[in-house]
Amino acid sequence: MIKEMKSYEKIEQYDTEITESLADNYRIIIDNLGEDVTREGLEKTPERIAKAIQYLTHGYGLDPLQILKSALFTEDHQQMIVVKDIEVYSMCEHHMLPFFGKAHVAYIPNGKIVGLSKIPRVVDAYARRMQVQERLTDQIKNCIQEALNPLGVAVVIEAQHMCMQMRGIQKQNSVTTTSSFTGAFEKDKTRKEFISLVANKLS
Ligand SMILES: Nc1nc2c(ncn2[C@@H]2O[C@H](COP(=O)(O)OP(=O)(O)OP(=O)(O)O)[C@@H](O)[C@H]2O)c(=O)[nH]1
Ligand SMILES: [Zn+2]
Repeated sequence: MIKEMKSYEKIEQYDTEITESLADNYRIIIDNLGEDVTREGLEKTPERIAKAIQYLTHGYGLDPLQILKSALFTEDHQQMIVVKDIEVYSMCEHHMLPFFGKAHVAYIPNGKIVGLSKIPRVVDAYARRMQVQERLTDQIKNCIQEALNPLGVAVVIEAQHMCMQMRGIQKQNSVTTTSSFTGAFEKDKTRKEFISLVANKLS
């Protein structure tokens, strides 16, 4: 876990004890793989991986609800707000291999709007953990619903899973699409409007 993660700006502060413990474990893993962990190129690799893996899972130290609540503004606007093409980098919890792609998020406010940057921040806070794409999609939706109590929330994620590309079934071009909707987006017309707004990104 990364030290002092109360603020989501402090992702570079690594806990020394945890970094050393992770590095010790990676040294064993590299050795088990048949490599010489003392050779020049690998000497610092366990520490590098230890930091990288903490970065890739830094979402555990973030509070997504708080991220949204930190930038709520009162507004009458009641039209659909869409933030699309948000890069997603996550790791499948089954193989700890990356899955990555785009998230498209929309909501219809009900008295409160949120600072736009907070939406990708929430996507990141949930993505930077060990995940399945379905849960990631639901968590983003639920968080926005809880923080803003909007008329509706829509989340679509399209992603490629390295565990299906580099290994296993080895399907290089498969893309998985997941979606989750609340409120107004459960109505056909609203959902179609959202889909048409992000459609050029959906295959
Ligand atoms: N539903 C879902 N499945 C995922 C996700 N990421 C990885 N998986 C799947 O998790 C499953 C784990 O299945 P297992 O049969 O236990 O693992 P495995 O033997 O490595 O499976 P293969 O990948 O088919 O070789 C695989 O089918 C993966 O494709 C995800 O985000 N959502
Ligand atoms: Zn996997």
